[in-house]
Order: sequence, then C-alpha cells, then structure tokens
Amino acid sequence: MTTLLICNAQLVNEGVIFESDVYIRDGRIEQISPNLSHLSSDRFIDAKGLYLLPGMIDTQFSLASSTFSEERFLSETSAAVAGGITSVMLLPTINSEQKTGLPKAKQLEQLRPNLKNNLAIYEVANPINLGVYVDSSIKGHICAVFASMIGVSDYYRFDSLQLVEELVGLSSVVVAIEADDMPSVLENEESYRQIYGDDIPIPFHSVIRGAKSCADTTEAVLGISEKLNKQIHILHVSCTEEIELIESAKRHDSLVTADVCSHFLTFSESDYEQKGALLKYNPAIKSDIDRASLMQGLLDNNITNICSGHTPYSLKEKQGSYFEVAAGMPQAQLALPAILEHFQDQIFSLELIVEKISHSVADTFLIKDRGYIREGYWADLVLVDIDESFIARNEDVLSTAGWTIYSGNEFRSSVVNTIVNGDVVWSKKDDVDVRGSGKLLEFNR
Ligand SMILES: O=C1C[C@@H](C(=O)O)NC(=O)N1
Repeated sequence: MTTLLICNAQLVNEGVIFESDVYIRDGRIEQISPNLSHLSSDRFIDAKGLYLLPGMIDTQFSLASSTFSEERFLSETSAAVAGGITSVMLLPTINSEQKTGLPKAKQLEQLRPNLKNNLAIYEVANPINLGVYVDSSIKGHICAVFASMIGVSDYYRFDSLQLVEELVGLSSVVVAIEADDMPSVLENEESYRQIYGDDIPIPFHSVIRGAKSCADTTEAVLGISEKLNKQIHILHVSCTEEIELIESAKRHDSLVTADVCSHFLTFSESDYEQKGALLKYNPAIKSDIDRASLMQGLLDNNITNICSGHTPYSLKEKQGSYFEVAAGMPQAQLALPAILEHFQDQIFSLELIVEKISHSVADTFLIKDRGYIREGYWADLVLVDIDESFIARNEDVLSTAGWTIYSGNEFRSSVVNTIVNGDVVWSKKDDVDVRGSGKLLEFNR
C-alpha cells in the first residue's frame, strides 16, 4: 500500500475552485476534504499557494517516427509529464510506406511496466480494408480509429468521403478524422511550384493548406455524422470557417467533437517571418482572425478540447526546401504553460482550461475513472504555480527533438509536480525518474 497526502491546494475541478486536501491510496483518490492533515502518509506535499488540476489528457501525441521505439517513447513521455500531461493518446506517423509507428501488441506488453504516464493508442483505418481492426488483446486500449484524408501514404489515405462514411458506419469506436482535401492541397502546391520551384517561401503554407479545403472537408464530415447520427472526432480544427460550420451543426444537436492544438492558440501566420519553417505544421497555422475564432470556439464550446499536437521532429528534419521540411514540432512539455498564458491574459478561466484539457476529453472518449478530481478516480494530477515564471530554452527540452518553438519566450506559470496514478513522476525542483506509474487507459464502452 502507498499513500500520498496533498494539503492546502486550490482544487480546480468541475467548474469550481476551492481549497482542499486530497488523500490518495494505491493510486486512487480516497478522500477530498479540507481537514486531512492528521492522516499519516508515505509522502506529503504542502501545496499552499498552488493550484491542483486534473492532469492533461492529450488527444494528439505522436513520436514523429514511423518505426516504434520504446526508447523514443520514453523520452517523449518524459517531456509530456514535465508538461503536466498524465495520459497520451498515441497517434500514428505514416510515411509513404505502410508503417504507422504505433506499437504492436507485443511491444505494448513490453512497454507496459515502464510507462511514465497513461497510454491509449489510435487504430489506423485504411480505405482498402475498412473492417479489419486490431489484435483483440489490445482492443480495450484503443481510444479511437484514426482516418487521414491528407496523409502521404496512398495505402492509408481516405480520398473518398463515401469510404469515410462506410468506415464511420462500421466502426464500434469513435472515428477521429484529419479533415483536409489532398487534391486541392496538391493543386495549390503545384501552382506555387510553378513560380518558386521547390523553394516556396514558408508563409505560403497557410495558403497552400488554406481554410477552404479544411472547411469543405469538415462540412462533409459534419454531414456524415448527422446522416449516421454518430460521433466523429475532428482532429485539429484550424480556421474560422470550420468553427462556424461546427457551431451551426451544434444548433442541430451534432454529435461531432473536435480538438485544437495549443500552438494554434499562440501563433498565427505573422509568426512565419520570425519562426520560418519551424512553424510548419499540418494543417497550417493561419491568420490572426482564425486564431481568435479558435479561442472563441473554445469559449463557446464548439471546440471540445485542446491537445498538444506533439510531433517531435529534430532541427535537422526541419531543414530543407518547402517540400522537404517536416511538418510538426515538439509541444508536449510546453503545451500547458502555453495554455495557461491565456489565463494570464484573462481570456480563459482556470475552470475552462481544466474542462478543455481533461474533463471533456474523458467524456468524449469515455475514459474510465480519469479526467476529474473525484473520490474513487485514479489520481492523475498536476500542481501549478500560477505565478512562477520561466524562460523556455532549447537546452531544457526533454524531447529527443531538442528544441522548442517557444525558445526565449517567457511563461508566467509553471508545472511544479505531475502525479500519475498517485506517483509523483515530475518535480520542477528535484530530479525524478520514475517508470512504471502509467497504465493503459480503459474505456466505458
Ligand atoms: O497531423 C500532423 C501529422 C504530423 C506528422 O508528421 O505525423 N505532422 C503535422 O504537422 N501534423
């Protein structure tokens, strides 16, 4: 039996903030009450002056490698726990071959005793074999079926909405979709190639992968969800038009859910000048107006949750011509501090942040016993010092990528401790290297 007592914390949970102690036994929250200081425990944290949030459940976390490696997974999840992410939903990395970068059942079994935080994986659908899913031994840990409409692999890309509809109709778990229109992206790429050759200036990325193709596909996906009366999760919305479409569908009780990556709330196309190709991400980061719409989309609950969109490409992979530069960036370690900046700017309340990084993810994907600070639930928690500022530096990045898009930026709030299933897996003050605290996520379905 192991116990942890956290005293004097400001709990942010289910729309309210209140001071309380929390007693954790064998990984689960046993008591939430203001007067627990008399209890003896193996470990004690005095959280006076700190906020206690349910840990972030990241709906988009990838290894940016089409070959799964346990070592890489453990480095990337070290970055995640340093950023207050207690559960990751692992996305595939699909290149032109048929690889997905996701662990096979046997690799997952080997990984299980070393997990730093909790894990679920996406199952990748391909348009040729719609009905074939995973090894039954890991089926219970699949968070969703992933379908890409923009991938580079012909084997996995869904070019036809008819096939998307068939997939959604067949699938017994929620289908998560990357909604963009590959033919129009290719057409745009070709037009710019005619002018610039392969060295297309990076600011054109937001035109090549512009709002129209995202919005057209999102509209079609909303239509499929309505027709089949089934939930579809739209991965990384990026523009005003998509928010307007979702808003209008929700007026008719749409079951669609959607996420946004934290960097889309920080950056806009005006940052391409300074950040260059480091900011290349798919879908493209778009205008200031799009950024404002995404913020409003969260406030109005048209966007379900915020994810990190962690894609840890190295600086070497971020070099070359427009076509060679990898799209993606390491985000997990600084996603939550970046989101907390919107609290500092008085745009988001802490209650809304908790809703968007944790509660609503647990609800959307039916995650069992997580996502809330509740008695009986697993103790996945993050302690935040809202007034402890720090400067982001490449040398502090734990991801194998070794750099951050925020290098040199000041963040006004810090993650002080991350707790996974009752174990302190990250401390800002001390070196912690704990493995084995994480579990495979389970679902109420
Ligand atoms: O959705 C994605 C996928 C990712 C990758 O390379 O895996 N890169 C991106 O920029 N966006």
